[in-house]
Amino acid sequence: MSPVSTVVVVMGVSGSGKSTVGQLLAQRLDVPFLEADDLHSAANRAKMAAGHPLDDEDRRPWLLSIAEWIREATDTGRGGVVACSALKHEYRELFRRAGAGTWFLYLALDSATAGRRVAGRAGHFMPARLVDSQYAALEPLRPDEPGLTVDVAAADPRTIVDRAARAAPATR
Ligand SMILES: Nc1ncnc2c1ncn2[C@@H]1O[C@H](COP(=O)(O)OP(=O)(O)OP(=O)(O)O)[C@@H](O)[C@H]1O
Ligand SMILES: O=C(O)[C@H](O)[C@@H](O)[C@H](O)[C@H](O)CO
Repeated sequence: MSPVSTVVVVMGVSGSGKSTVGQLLAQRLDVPFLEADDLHSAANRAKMAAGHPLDDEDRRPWLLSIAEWIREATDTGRGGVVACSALKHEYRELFRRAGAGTWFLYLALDSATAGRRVAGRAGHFMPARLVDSQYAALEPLRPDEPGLTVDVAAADPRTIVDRAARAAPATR
């Protein structure tokens, strides 16, 4: 039997650095990168842009499309890195069912810093006033889930990627 390939899901609230870190990590591991924000429906984007947080029902089809990407990356053995908030345990369980080798990199950050980062970022649909709702939904990575938690408040992206690349299982 061939070994299970790994998909790394870079998770955390808006502003925690998922896109920044995820892209660098995918380059480092030389695997495809998925920006999960690109799979949001127009309706979901419009809802967030109007200042309303997504609920479980809004997220459901989006999570299923991400799970499909994880399934294919796993089944073909190519591996990958996904930048996705994956705020709740049940969302992460869906991903693990899609890919047995799914591994989480949780970028832990305080709300004040996340709020400052989102407010300071131009050209993105996510308004800073939604950051509190991200923390309301957040269920941090649990010790019984496979992965690594990194406190990213004072760590630069390259240092975070170094730590993740050392800790992650081989992707392919
Ligand atoms: N470790 C870091 N230290 C300082 N600034 C960072 C760090 N990581 C990301 N940033 C900056 O914070 C902002 C948010 O980063 P990024 O867009 O990667 O977060 P995100 O989690 O993908 O957010 P969203 O979910 O809203 O797309 C960007 O301006 C980015 O340059
Ligand atoms: O589950 C969610 O509430 C969403 O995925 C958000 O996290 C946004 O997509 C993202 O943070 C904005 O870029």
